[in-house]
Formats: sequence, C-alpha cells, structure tokens
Amino acid sequence: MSRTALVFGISGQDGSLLAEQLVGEGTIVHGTSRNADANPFRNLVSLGVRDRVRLHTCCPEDSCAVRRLIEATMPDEIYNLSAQSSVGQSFAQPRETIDSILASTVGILDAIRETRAPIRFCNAGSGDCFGDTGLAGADETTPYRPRSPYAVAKAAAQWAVTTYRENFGLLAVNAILFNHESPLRPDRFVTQKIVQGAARIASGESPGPLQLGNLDVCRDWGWAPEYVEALRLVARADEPEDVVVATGRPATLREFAAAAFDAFGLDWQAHVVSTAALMRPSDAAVSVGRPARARDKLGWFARTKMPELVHRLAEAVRRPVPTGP
Ligand SMILES: C[C@H]1O[C@H](OP(=O)(O)OP(=O)(O)OC[C@H]2O[C@@H](n3cnc4c(=O)[nH]c(N)nc43)[C@H](O)[C@@H]2O)[C@@H](O)[C@@H](O)C1=O
Repeated sequence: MSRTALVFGISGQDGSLLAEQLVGEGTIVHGTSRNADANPFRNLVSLGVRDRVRLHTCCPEDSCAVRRLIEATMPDEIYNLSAQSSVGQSFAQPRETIDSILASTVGILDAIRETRAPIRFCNAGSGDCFGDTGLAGADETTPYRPRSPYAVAKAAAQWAVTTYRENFGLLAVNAILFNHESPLRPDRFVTQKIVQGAARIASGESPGPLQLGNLDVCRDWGWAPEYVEALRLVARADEPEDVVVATGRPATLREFAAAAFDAFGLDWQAHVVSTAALMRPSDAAVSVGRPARARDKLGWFARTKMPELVHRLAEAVRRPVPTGP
C-alpha cells in the first residue's frame, strides 16, 4: 500500500522540493497553505508537481482543524515546514514570528497527540537556534542560545517537539537544518540576492553596486534538495531523535560573494558595498553544524558544497535547470 504524507507549508522552497521527492517515490502527498485557493503555488508549478499533490487550506495553529485534516487524509508521516522563515524579517515582526512558529508547531503536535495514531512527525528546525557556534560547530548536544526572534521561536518549537516525544510518546523529531539554498529561494535570503544581483550587473540591467550587510559572517551553506532528502530520512529513522543537517563546512559571506561574482566574470570588490543599514541588531558571527549523527545513523551527508553550490545557483539564473538532488 502507498505511503501517505501531509506537508504543512507546501508552497515554500522546502515544502515544494519535498513534495517533488515524495511524489517521485510514489507517496500520496497532501499539502497545506493558509489559503490554498489564493495561493498560486509557483514552486510546485515550476517543479511540475502542482497537479500531483492534493492541496488543503489549513492554519496549523488551529489544532482542531489539523486534527480534522489528519482524520480525512490518514497520513503515515507529517512534515512541518510552515510559518515565517526569514531571520531578517523576524527583527521587524518579532511577535508574529514567535507566535506563528511556536503556535503552528504545537498545533500540529497536539492534534497528533489527540488522534493517538502512530504518525511520524518531522519538524523543520533551524541551526539558528544555536546562535554563534564558533568554528567548532554545533551538534545535537549543543545547548540552544538563540539570538534573534526567529531563533527564539525555532528553539521553543524544537523544545515542544522534544517534550511531546518524551512525555506523550509521539514519534516526533526535529531536523535541525543549517542554511540550505536553491533557485526557489526568494531574494530576501542573501544567496539569491547576491547571485541575482551579480547576474543583473553582468548583463547591464543594473549599474550596481549591490548593497549587503555584514560580509564577515560565516555560514554553513548546503543544497536544499539534499536537505529535503534528509527530512525524509529523519522522519523515518528507526529511533526517533533530533538530527543536525549541515555540510560541516563554514564559508564567509565574502567568499560566497567572490565566487558568485566570479561565476559572472566579475570582481566582487568592484560591485559590492557593505552598508550598516542592512546589518541586523544581532547576527551570529559563525553558524556551522557538525552533521556526524546524520552520517552515522542515516547515511546522509551533504554532497554539494561551496563552490559547486554557487555554480548551481548561477547556472539556474543563466538558464533555469532542474533542481533535483
Ligand atoms: C539556518 C537559517 O538559515 C537562513 O537564515 P539566515 O542565515 O539569516 O539567512 P540569510 O540568507 O537571510 O542571511 C545569511 C547571512 O547573511 C547576512 N547578510 C549580509 N547581508 C545580507 C543581505 O543583504 N540580506 C540578507 N538576507 N542577509 C545578509 C545575514 O546577516 C546573515 O548573517 C534561513 O533559511 C532560516 O530559515 C534558517 O533557519
């Protein structure tokens, strides 16, 4: 019999890539959005799976509505990719960010608890919960030290998942995802802002310069389709436990910008300026993961690292290419 999955937040980068992979393996996919009738589901359309998933309107913080949807769809596994995902935006909307991320996660957890069904639940956590990891990196034993409203929300939501697992026996886990990129990212995230900015300057469409914030930050950037593979593995693992998903390789924003502009034949130093207006009130200097558990327990590791990641993003801007793993 086919497996059935229910994906909360199916319209974003990760939800759409996950839908593509689930459909590809023969899973029946149900997905939600807060207003499915008004949502164009552009990512699902661009991946060619819009007509192969069943879409529902559902606000995940409404656990009664979630419970009704679970009873109607009878999923084997549920993924939570809903709510606001921009750290930068969380400084402008702290309360909305904290409320929506925590309430949606708890809404789903509580609905699963009430149904008492042995449904696997994988929550998309964030490496941002660790704050500044230093170059040694963070793993599943590292304490959470959130430094943004987004990170506070993610840390709280991740603790909620752990609490429901430990106290109510739910098969609930966190995949603690570090930065993961693809052409489906909007340009409010820095990788797409840089790659698209470099392309526009190279084509003459923009005179430049490209304005960025802090160029000294160090991040652990991976290829999103591979992280979505990890979500499926984390959800289905024999032992339900939280798993850090990362490349384990730090790179500075300066290095990313240099590689991206180089991909368009440009010297980044001639086209990028750093402006205080784009710096965040607080920003982890280094955010890098230690993904040993993912490798040892799940056999997962990030195959695409810098500069291959930059190359793929630049190619996709030049001519759209499939985003598969
Ligand atoms: C793990 C975590 O990963 C992502 O969050 P993020 O790391 O904040 O991603 P970002 O691409 O917005 O920023 C990366 C870094 O780049 C710096 N930066 C400089 N100049 C600009 C700039 O102009 N724009 C932006 N957006 N960032 C800039 C910025 O200050 C930050 O240090 C999300 O997936 C999130 O959902 C998540 O969970």
